[in-house]
Amino acid sequence: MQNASDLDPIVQQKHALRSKVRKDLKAMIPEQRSEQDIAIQNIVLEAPWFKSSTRLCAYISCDALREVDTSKILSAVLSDPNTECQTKKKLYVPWVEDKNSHMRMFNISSLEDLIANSMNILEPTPVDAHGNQREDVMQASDPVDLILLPGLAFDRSGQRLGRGGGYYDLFLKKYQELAADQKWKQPLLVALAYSLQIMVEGVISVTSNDMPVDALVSPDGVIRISPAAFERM
Ligand SMILES: Nc1nc2c(c(=O)[nH]1)N(C=O)[C@@H](CNc1ccc(C(=O)N[C@@H](CCC(=O)O)C(=O)O)cc1)CN2
Ligand SMILES: Nc1ncnc2c1ncn2[C@@H]1O[C@H](COP(=O)(O)OP(=O)(O)OP(=O)(O)O)[C@@H](O)[C@H]1O
Repeated sequence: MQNASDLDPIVQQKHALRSKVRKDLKAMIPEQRSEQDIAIQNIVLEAPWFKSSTRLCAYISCDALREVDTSKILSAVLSDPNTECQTKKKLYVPWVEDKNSHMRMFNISSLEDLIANSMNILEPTPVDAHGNQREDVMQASDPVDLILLPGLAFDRSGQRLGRGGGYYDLFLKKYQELAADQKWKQPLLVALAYSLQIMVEGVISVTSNDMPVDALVSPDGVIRISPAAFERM
């Protein structure tokens, strides 16, 4: 039996681009990849928009998926504010709820709050070591100002191709609705990308569910895209 989506040209184009990018990522020389990981993270760590961020969502990079490394960023965010000269930031990280695109973002205060899930991605347990429920960003009384996103491919108009779960698309839609209801400033959506993940415009097919990003950080620097990015970055 053929699924209706198997016939959808957009679904097929996304599938083909994902395969191509996965192959290109696998072919990357490890030294070149780690050089880019360091460059991207240093750009983020030194950026005024990152330094001034007080609450953020970030992904826990998965080496097997060849995602841009976030470990330096996460360590800096979670480090003791007394030893690092930066303000303490509140961090929320993804937790996959089900296979129907539902993802939550839970607050963590240490990398020890993480365990590997069935996809071998580190994620928080919904309940902490003391038996307390972790704070869900959708229930928090204050907004996040920054979301660092993963993805397989991006273009200079902000289109993003994820891994096909629809997790970020659905989460971002719900979070933007919450922020609008609460009259909060929308968070800056910043994706981290290796150079080979930045495509020419038109290559990434999109549907109305796909949420564009405000900016990209690649080893060559920050690519500001939206008016919000030009105002705030
Ligand atoms: N680090 C990280 N955490 C994340 C995401 C992510 O992309 N990166 N997600 C963002 O959505 C959610 C999890 N979604 C995921 C979707 C697919 C795969 C995955 O392993 N995909 C394989 C192909 C699997 C298949 O085709 O059956 C792959 O991409 O190689 C992993 C996570 C939430 N947490
Ligand atoms: N806003 C939404 N509401 C409900 N389902 C959605 C929404 N956005 C995406 N989906 C579901 O997710 C599926 C995959 O979407 P898509 O290929 O755009 O994912 P993706 O952007 O690659 O993944 P991700 O957002 O996790 O990085 C869609 O076919 C759809 O079923």
